[in-house]
Amino acid sequence: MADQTPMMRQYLEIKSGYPDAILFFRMGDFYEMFLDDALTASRILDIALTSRNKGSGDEIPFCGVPFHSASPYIAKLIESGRKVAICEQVEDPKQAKGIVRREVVKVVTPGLLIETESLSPDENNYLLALSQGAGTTWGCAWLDLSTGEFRVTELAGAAAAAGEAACIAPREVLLADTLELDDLPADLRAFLGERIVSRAPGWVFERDYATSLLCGQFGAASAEALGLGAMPAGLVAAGAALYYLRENRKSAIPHIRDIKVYERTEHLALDPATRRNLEITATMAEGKKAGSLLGCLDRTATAMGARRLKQWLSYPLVGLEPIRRRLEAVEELLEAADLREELTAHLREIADLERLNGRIGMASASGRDLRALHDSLRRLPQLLERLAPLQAGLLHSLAGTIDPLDDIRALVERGIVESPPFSLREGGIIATGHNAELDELRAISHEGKGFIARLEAQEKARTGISTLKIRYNRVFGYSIEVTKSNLGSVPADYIRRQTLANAERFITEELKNYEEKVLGAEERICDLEYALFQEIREQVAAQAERICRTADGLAVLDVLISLAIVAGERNYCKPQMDDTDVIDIRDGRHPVIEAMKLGERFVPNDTRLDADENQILMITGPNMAGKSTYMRQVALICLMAQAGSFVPAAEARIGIADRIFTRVGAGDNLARGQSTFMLEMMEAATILRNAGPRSLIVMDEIGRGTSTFDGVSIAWAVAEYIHDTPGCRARTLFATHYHELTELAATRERIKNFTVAVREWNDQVIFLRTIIPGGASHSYGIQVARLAGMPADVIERAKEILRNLEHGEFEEGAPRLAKSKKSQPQAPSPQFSLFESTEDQLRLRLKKLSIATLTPLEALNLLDELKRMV
Ligand SMILES: Nc1ncnc2c1ncn2[C@@H]1O[C@H](COP(=O)(O)OP(=O)(O)OP(=O)(O)O)[C@@H](O)[C@H]1O
Repeated sequence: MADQTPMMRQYLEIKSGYPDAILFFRMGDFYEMFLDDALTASRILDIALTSRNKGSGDEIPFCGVPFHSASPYIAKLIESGRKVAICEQVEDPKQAKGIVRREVVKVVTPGLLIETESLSPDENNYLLALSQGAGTTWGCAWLDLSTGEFRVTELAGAAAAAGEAACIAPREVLLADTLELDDLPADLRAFLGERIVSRAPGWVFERDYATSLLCGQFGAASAEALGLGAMPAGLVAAGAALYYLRENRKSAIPHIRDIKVYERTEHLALDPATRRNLEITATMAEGKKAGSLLGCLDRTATAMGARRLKQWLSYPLVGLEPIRRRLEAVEELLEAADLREELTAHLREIADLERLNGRIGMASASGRDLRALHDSLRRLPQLLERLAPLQAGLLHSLAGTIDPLDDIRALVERGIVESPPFSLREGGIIATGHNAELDELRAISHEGKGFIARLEAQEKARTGISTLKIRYNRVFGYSIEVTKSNLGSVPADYIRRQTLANAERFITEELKNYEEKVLGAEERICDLEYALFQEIREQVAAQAERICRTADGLAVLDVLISLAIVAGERNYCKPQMDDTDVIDIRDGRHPVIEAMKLGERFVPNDTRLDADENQILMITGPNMAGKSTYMRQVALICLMAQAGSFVPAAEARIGIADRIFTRVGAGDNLARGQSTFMLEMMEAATILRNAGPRSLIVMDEIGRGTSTFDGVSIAWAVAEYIHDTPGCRARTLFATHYHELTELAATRERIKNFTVAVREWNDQVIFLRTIIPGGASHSYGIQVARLAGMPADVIERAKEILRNLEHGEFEEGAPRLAKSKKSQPQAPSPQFSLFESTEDQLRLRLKKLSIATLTPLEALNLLDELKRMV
């Protein structure tokens, strides 16, 4: 490009430091974008694209946005996944020799936002830094700049790291530039493929660098002091996140006060498929909160509470005591309805203190923000008073966490006017009485205004010019304006200042004196107010930690109240939690479906799962009967209980689960290039590899994505494996349309058959929705097809074929199930023999046996199994 004006040279030099951001180049009252940035931004922002040096053959495309209304444009670019580097003029153009100096003062990136326009109140906005440690360890550090939350953990294996990352749902992911995406394990690649990925230099991910950065930020002496001594990969991930934050936002971050180190085992483990399948925080189809468990339970009054509830449901607990503490608090709030309402009324008036704290800390809070903080804090004394009599341990400790912050409230009350303007540079923010010098200047300025009116009247009288006016103009200052026709009456002491089309402007000695005094005062007022405001904001920022703790306490209180409200309205019960392997639910309901069934009754059902007799519930039953709903409801009840919520049941006893696994439906993932069946098998394999005796498994129609024989065989073997493998002996709900699987209950002592009751009436099927012991005899698939509006001819023909199949009679050209495996008539596949006589089964079992590899214990178990088979 030939345009090498000094300005363009400066632009290109600055731009070269920010190749992956759109550079907002400040020129006077505009931010200008050039070249490729201009092409991209004009398209995304839908603004006019023009060019410098038009028609010269050396055109430079450019576009611009006014600096005072740049925020929505920045937000739109961020929304589209771009970064925006803000480059300001860093010296006064009047003082500049040559071209004015410019510098990038911050880079706004999707993962590092404090700008309200780009944030959703109910959602955290995370930057996630991932680092590869020794072996297959991954460090995982995540940060919400807007609230100051900063967490770190380490995970064994890429699948676990991808699972955790998916749960965090970051807006932006940071990786070392030395990591090639193509070299990463498939799980991580799949996760990263859908994210905005940014890079930091490899040296940032070094232990020493990370240690010094983190210790500096948190005033700690060593990695050990931060709790990161044994988490080297976590340490460097956290260091990288902090590096990226400093590089881009380039501002102090006093509101990020500490880093919370956590272990994955502290929470109920939910793999990404399970989170999706159970629709915990978003629906599967649309990814929306409405219709999810979160949507159904969220009655919070503040944004802080809404975000916290999402965290509680995303990270349910496994510790008995902390769960009980939450449940006791919900119970007490449920019983104290009036008090709960009063507390809610206060909470509703409380602003998002976490994010206010962030903006205050990063010096981007306005006078209105400080006043919003003040108005919120005013609620706290009364709220604490209402909280005081409550007994539950958690509520009691909240009363200690929530600091009324009287000093901060008083500081803002004294310092900031009640409704300050949005701008910080034009005065009118600082309250009278806060600063003596300011009050004096204001008096001068105020007096001055009266003076102008008096002077105008005096001059009109003296000159006899009734149309004479005293005007103010930014460039020329004050003047006396006299129209051309009256120029003859102008006194000799008037000094000409400016000539207009039909008037002249004059100044007098008196007016000049006044101007010096007043204009000086006004300018000084604006500067002084800005300085005083910054002083107040800094004083508040110095208390970031206290504000943060208070916000934390309020968020928890809000969530507990929300849970109590829902529990009361929907008639939930307090689950009895223990460390046993028993899940015993009486009259359980599906929380979301029940809430959506307006007017229609949701049929409650019991569940008993344990390790001794009811380890696997084999659920058969017609299509549409409610099998999936039933199984999900059990999983959701356990999850809710472990998050600290009451549950939709008449009574529930929940032996805490360490993991919940679900394999449900045909969750399409064709976009990722995996076949439905392949995905189904991968999910099932993950479950079998990872489930343990404390886990809960939901298997819905495993094996249905392939041929009937393959499907039955797989389902059968999976059920056997879960039953027989001591390490994997998880409590399991197993729904299937393969009625053959009910035979397993005869040979496996901890498998119990259940079915969903239906009534047949006039060739129609009526769903009773009640789970009863026993197996189903058929699926009523054809009846359901009729309900779905399938043409009558098809239904009739299907019935005919079904009858034939059932009676083993075939007509020419119609399907013959058993003969589909014609190619191996001599050697019936094991799938056949499963349903033959016990002797055949015994023979097959023995035939498969490899005695050489059996341990004595396995041999004994096998003998026991064989005995039970006969
Ligand atoms: N206990 C219940 N009370 C009232 N309605 C219910 C109940 N359980 C399920 N339903 C309703 O029945 C419908 C079918 O339920 P679900 O999908 O669980 O059936 P299914 O047995 O898994 O079917 P399929 O085998 O065809 O997948 C759901 O839309 C749900 O609204």
